[in-house]
Amino acid sequence: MGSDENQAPQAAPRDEKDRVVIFDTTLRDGEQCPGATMTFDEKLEVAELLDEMGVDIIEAGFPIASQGDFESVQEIARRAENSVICGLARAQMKDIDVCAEAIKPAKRGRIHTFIGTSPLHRKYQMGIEKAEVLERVTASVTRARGHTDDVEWSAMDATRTEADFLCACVEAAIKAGATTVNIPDTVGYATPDEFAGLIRMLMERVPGADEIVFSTHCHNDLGLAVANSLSGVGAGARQVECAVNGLGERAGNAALEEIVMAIHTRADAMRVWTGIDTTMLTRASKLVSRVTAFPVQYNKAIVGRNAFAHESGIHQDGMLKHAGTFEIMTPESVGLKESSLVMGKHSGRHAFREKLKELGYELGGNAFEDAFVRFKALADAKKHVYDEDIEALVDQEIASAHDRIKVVALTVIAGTGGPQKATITLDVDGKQHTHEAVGDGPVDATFRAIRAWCPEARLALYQVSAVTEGTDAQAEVMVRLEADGKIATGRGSDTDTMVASARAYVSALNKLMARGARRKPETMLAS
Ligand SMILES: CC(=O)SCCNC(=O)CCNC(=O)[C@H](O)C(C)(C)COP(=O)(O)OP(=O)(O)OC[C@H]1O[C@@H](n2cnc3c(N)ncnc32)[C@H](O)[C@@H]1OP(=O)(O)O
Ligand SMILES: CC(C)C(=O)C(=O)O
Ligand SMILES: [Mg+2]
Repeated sequence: MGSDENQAPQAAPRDEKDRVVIFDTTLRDGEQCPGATMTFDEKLEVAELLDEMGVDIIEAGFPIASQGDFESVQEIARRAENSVICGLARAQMKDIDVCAEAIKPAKRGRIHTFIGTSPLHRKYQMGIEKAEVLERVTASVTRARGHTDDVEWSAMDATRTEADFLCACVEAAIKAGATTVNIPDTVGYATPDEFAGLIRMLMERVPGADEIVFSTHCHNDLGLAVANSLSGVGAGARQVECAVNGLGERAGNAALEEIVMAIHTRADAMRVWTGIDTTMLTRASKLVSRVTAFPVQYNKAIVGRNAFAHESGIHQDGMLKHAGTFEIMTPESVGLKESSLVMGKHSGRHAFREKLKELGYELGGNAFEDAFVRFKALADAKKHVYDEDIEALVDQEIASAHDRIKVVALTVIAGTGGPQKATITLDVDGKQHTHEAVGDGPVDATFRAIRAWCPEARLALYQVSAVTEGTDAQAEVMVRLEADGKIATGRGSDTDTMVASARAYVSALNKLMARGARRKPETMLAS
């Protein structure tokens, strides 16, 4: 398990026998999940990207399903530059012939035909006995081979099929000319050890097994799709069927990006490789998410927005010192520009200082500590701390560094009951003073409480805006005061609009005093 000190993958062995063929079924099984339907143009866009990305086989659709499916498979077949274009067909002659017609324009086309082999599927879905299943396997593969020499056969519900019967079906498919045999875990029932055992058993027992490629097609009902697929690869399967973002029936298929990056990142352990350009994975994920309108889970491996984001101080500190401390892949390797250090309640001083630097601030000793304390308080009160929040906070820190009056505490009683009342404690040159006032609304009450000992300033402007989004956004308040012919504008920010208002008012007062427009604070006290 020991890993190198950086995230660079071990040099992968590039022997053809160790190549894992990536079969993408986003446009077929992926589209089968409720709500994921894609338009003709969207399918072409996805297929183009998969083709460019190095996907070996694109399962473009199920041509018998509809005229639309037929046409999109045909157009994808026409346009594909590199990938083999595959269509799905039941064990029915018409399905196979229509599929053959759809993939005809492809440089390289594949027919993928399947039939249910398990007792449940034989009895309830098709109402046929084992012998008839075997006959249909032979007939369908033979028919498909009449159209192309690239034929894949799948045993639907293979993992719940009797071992002997599954061997007989696989043997019949190989004898009829199947070049790839797919072993689907159609209902996501297998465990990794079981699945590996199944592949191994088929490879050992079925005559001709060494002539064909075994494939996995694992569903994610128990969250094991990727683990089962990789277990299959460990046992000798050399094709993995998967879908971008893990799209697919019910809980989905194995996620393409996870399969590819597991193989890429742990080439040292798995000793296999794929031909995928991993730097296109993020683009593919975003595209599929956009066209299906299926959001990607934030903490989804590889392509989730948190996959390369760090909020906690210890991790951020590690990342700043060496990215290998908390990342096993580089963001660039999946097509992201960089990792992100997200500022939040778990962040520490190292990351905060780095963020300030990035925003163009250089705060020394106490100012830095004060800003950090205020940042932590803000992060405790607020879900997302944006750069603008930090800027507002630091600007205020800098602006108030030499202030003689500071807001220490504020309590406001507001609501429909009235009258609104504010109690404010101010620190004036190191001495604390508390005043209380009622007003026409909470802001008026707050300003009156402040004015209780400095009545001359005239309020020329009061303006509130939100620094960022959400109900927990910081309010930024601007207050303009006029006294003795001088004008000063103060700003205050806080998640509490009243506190921001008091800070803005006091900030304007401080500026007026600094300009000599006011008497000294101690002489201003009303009592
Ligand atoms: C595990 C999988 O992902 S399998 C693929 C699932 N994908 C889809 O079904 C999407 C596209 N499907 C469709 O558009 C339609 O189901 C069609 C066009 C294929 C068939 O439509 P219909 O003829 O109206 O049949 P319907 O879907 O209601 O029932 C399926 C029929 O296919 C049969 N069938 C199912 N799988 C197979 C198979 N592999 N080989 C042969 N017959 C099969 C069923 O037994 C049933 O036959 P019956 O009508 O004799 O009872
Ligand atoms: C058609 C087959 C391969 C399938 O999608 C499944 O069994 O899940
Ligand atoms: Mg499936």
